[in-house]
Amino acid sequence: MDAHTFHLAIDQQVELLEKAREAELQLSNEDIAQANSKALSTRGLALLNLCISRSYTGLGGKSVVELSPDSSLVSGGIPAHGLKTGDIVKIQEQLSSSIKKSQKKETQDEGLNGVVIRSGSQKLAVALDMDKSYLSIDTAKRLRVVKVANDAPFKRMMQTFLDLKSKQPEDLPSIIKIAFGLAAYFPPVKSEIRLDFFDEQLNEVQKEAVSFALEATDLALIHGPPGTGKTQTLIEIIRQLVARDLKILVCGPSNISVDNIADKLGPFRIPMVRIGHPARLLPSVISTSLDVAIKYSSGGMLVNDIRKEMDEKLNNSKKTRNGTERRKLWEDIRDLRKECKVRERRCIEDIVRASKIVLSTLHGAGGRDIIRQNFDVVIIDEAGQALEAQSLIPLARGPSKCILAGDHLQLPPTIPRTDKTSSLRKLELSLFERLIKLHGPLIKRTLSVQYRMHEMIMKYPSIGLYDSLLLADVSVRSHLLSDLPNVIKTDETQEPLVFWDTNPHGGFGEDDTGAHESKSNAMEAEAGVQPKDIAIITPYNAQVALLSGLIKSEFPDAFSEIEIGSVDGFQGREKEAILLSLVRSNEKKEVGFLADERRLNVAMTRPRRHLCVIGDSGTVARGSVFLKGWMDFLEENADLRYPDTIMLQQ
Ligand SMILES: Nc1ncnc2c1ncn2[C@@H]1O[C@H](COP(=O)(O)OP(=O)(O)OP(=O)(O)O)[C@@H](O)[C@H]1O
Repeated sequence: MDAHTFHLAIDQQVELLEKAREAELQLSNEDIAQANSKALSTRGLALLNLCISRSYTGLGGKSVVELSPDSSLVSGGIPAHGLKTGDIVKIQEQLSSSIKKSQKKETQDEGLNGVVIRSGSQKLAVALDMDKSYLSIDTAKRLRVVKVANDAPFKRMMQTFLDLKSKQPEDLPSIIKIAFGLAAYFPPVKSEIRLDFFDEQLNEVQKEAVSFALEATDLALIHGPPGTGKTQTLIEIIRQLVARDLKILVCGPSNISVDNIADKLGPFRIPMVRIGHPARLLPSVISTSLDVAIKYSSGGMLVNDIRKEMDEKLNNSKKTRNGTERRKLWEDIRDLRKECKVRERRCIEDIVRASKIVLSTLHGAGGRDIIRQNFDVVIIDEAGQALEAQSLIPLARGPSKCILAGDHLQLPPTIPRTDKTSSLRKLELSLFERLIKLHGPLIKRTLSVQYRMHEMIMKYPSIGLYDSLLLADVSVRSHLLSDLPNVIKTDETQEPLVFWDTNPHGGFGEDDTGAHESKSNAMEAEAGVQPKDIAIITPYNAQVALLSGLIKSEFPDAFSEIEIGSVDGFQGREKEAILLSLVRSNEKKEVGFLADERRLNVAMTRPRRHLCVIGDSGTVARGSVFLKGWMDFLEENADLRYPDTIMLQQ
C-alpha cells in the first residue's frame, strides 16, 4: 500500500465510523430532549418521579446518590425500566407538563452526569461524575434519570485516524506502517536461548507462542481458539516482559476483557493500575483501580483535604449574606479548584509512572489519564472483537511492540444496528483479522490444545473452522456430566452430544419448545446436575424471553440458576451443559443468524461436558455448507432423539 491508498483507507474508515456514530445516536441527547418524560419512560430510557433518598462517598471516592420513587406518587418500588449498571445517565429536575417548551429546552442540558452502579427494585444508585457539593440541580425537587447516548468512543476513534492521516507516512509508528502494509512484516528469528517459564504448566504450543511473542520485534498475534488458554499464555508473556523491565499497557475492547487479565495478574503482586470508572469494574479488581490508588496516595490525601476546604467554603458562601465576603469565598474556591486539578493530575501521573502494568479499555488508552505516558509494549486481548479503529488507539501511541490475542473465528466487533446489507458491516473486520489476511500465517501462533470440551463436542468446530487442528487435553477429552459429584448415570449424563431433531421428516413449525422442557427436566431434576451448571442458549433474543417464561413456569426452583441467554452474551464463557436451541424451522427454510459461522462457533464451543442441540435438521441444513456439514456430523456422531420419543421418556 502506498501513502495515497493509506489515506483513502483512512477516509473510508472515518466515513464508516461517522455512519456508525449516527446510527448509535439515533436516540441522541437531542432526541431525548425532544421527547417528554412519559415517552422516554415508555421507551425504557428514563425513570421518573424519583427523589434522592441517600448520598454517600462510594468506591474510589466517587459521590454516589441513591434514588427512590417519590412515595407520594409511586407505590411498589421502581417500575420496569431499561437502565442498566454502567449506563451513562443524567439526573435532572423533572419539569411539570405546565412548563413551557422554551423553558424545557433551556433546562435539557442541566443536570448531573453519572454512571448507574446499581439498579434494584427499590433504588437506583448513580455514581456522579463530579462531587455532590457542586450540584447544579435542586435535589429537593422531583427528579428524573435519563439515559444519555455516548458518542465519545466514536469521536476518539475518528480522531485517532485523523491524527494518523496528518502525519507523513515515514513519520508513522512502525507498527502502524506494518498494519497498513506500508512496511513489510518480518517474522522473528528463533532464539537458541531456552526460556525459563514462570508457569511450568504451560503446554508446548503455549510456550512456543510465548517465545514467539517475546522474540517478535514489532508485532505478534496469538490466535486462541475456544478454551485453549489464551489468557494463561498472555499472563506468562506479561510476566516475562515485566521481568525484562518493560512498561506494558494491557487493553481490551470491553471492561470485562481487561478485568479478566487484571484478575489473573492479581496474585503476582506486580505494581499495576487499572484505569476506568470503578462502577464498571469487577469487584475483584477495584483495589487496583486508579481511583482507589489516588485515594490512598499521599498526593490524593492532599487533594482530599483541598476538597474538604472547598466544601467548607462552599457552605459558608451559602450562609453568608455579605456580598464582599461571598465574592472572596468564591474566588478562594476557584483557586482551590485549580490547585485541586493540578495536584490530582500530578498524582495520577505519579501513580501511572510507578506502575509496571497499566490496564485500560482500548478507548481508555486514548484518555488523558495515560496520554502522556510511554509504553514499551501494548497488549490487546480479545482483539478479534475490537473494531480496527479501537485497536489503533493504543497503537498510534507508538509502542515498540504490540501483541494481539484473539480469535477472529468467534464473534466479530459489535456494530450498532446493522442489517446484513449495511456498508457498516465492513467495520466487522478487526485489525487482528486484517493483519492475518495481509501478512499471512507467519504473523501468528495458534494455540491448539483446548481445556474445555469433551472431544466429541470439540470435533465439528475443529474440522469446520480450525483446519482440524484442535486437540482436547487429556483432562477433558472424555469427561462427562456423570463424572461430576452427585450426578447419577443416565442416558443423558453419559452422553456428550445429543441432537433432538424436531423435524426429521421435513415438515415445519417453529414450536420446538417441548424438547427443552423435557431435556432440562431429564438432566436437572432426575440426574442431579446443578442448575447453575446448565445454560440454555439461542441465537435469538425473542427466543430468550419465550424460553425464560417456559422454564420459569416449569421449574420455578431452578429458574433463577439456569442461565438463559443469547449466543452473543456467552462469548468467553463456559458451562458444564449447554442446551442450544436453533429455533429456525419454517417453510422458507431461512436460518437467519445461524448463517454466521462465527456466532455458531461460539454457541457450540461453550459446553464442557454436554451439548444438546435442539433444532430442525431440514431447515438448518439448507443454511450453508457449514450448517449442512454440522447436521451431517450430528446425524453420524450425536445421540439422536426425536420429539415423539420425548413423551416415552417422561
Ligand atoms: N497449560 C494448561 N494446563 C492446564 N490447564 C490449562 C492450561 N492452559 C489453560 N488451562 C485452563 O484452560 C481454561 C481456559 O484457559 P483461559 O481462560 O486462559 O483460556 P482462553 O483461551 O482465554 O478462554 P476463552 O475461550 O474463554 O477465550 C482455564 O481453566 C485454564 O486454567
